[in-house]
Amino acid sequence: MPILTLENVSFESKQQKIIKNIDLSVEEGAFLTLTGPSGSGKSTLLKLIASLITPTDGKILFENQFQSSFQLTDYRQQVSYCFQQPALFGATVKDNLVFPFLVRDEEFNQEMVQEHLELVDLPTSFLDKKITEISGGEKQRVALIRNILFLPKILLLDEVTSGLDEKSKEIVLELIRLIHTKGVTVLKVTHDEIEIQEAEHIITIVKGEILNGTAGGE
Ligand SMILES: Nc1ncnc2c1ncn2[C@@H]1O[C@H](COP(=O)(O)OP(=O)(O)OP(=O)(O)O)[C@@H](O)[C@H]1O
Repeated sequence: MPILTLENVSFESKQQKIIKNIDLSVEEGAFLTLTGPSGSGKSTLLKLIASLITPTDGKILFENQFQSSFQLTDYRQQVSYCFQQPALFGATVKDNLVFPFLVRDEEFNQEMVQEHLELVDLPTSFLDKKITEISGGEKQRVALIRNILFLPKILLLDEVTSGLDEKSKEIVLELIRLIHTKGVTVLKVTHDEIEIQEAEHIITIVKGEILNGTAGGE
């Protein structure tokens, strides 16, 4: 059974059809790399899957149930979207990493957070850093941890490595690989030549349509 199915999904805004009748079936555990020209609709497609926007036509099914039948907070815990330019909130890094516990009514687990900070090569002292005082690469690493402290079933990555320095990029990519080995289904949008070369399954989006229609997964 696919973990995610799109049936004839379209998205129109201001009379412009941005996503055009997309059919897509994604198997659990797949790692799909989405690419295509700028403005072709890749972010819009991820946002539809993330339920940040709603299709103007067609259906999205997650684990064989209509997306619209889920409570948004439940859905977002299972289908997690990472922004290209992540917004950190509050005053400190800790404020951001407390959040995943808060929404789950769980107590903050310092040890668990420490382990995750280590994974992205950040010291524990980073928890007290002001969010205004960290670099773009560090911000993306913190945002990614916020998304995966509790593993989602699907991780949607919207150009998360673009604009990052080489070190941050490698750390972020390594974490994504690790998350995938834990069984998380990954859909990643990228323009990065090397990431595209190394990708197992590529989906090319052009003008709101899937070009190489054999999307799916392993
Ligand atoms: N909510 C919206 N309302 C109107 N137009 C939109 C909206 N969202 C996106 N668009 C337009 O839809 C098209 C697709 O945008 P989208 O961001 O999905 O492309 P993309 O493939 O992710 O581009 P890039 O690679 O540059 O990030 C663009 O022409 C964009 O201006």
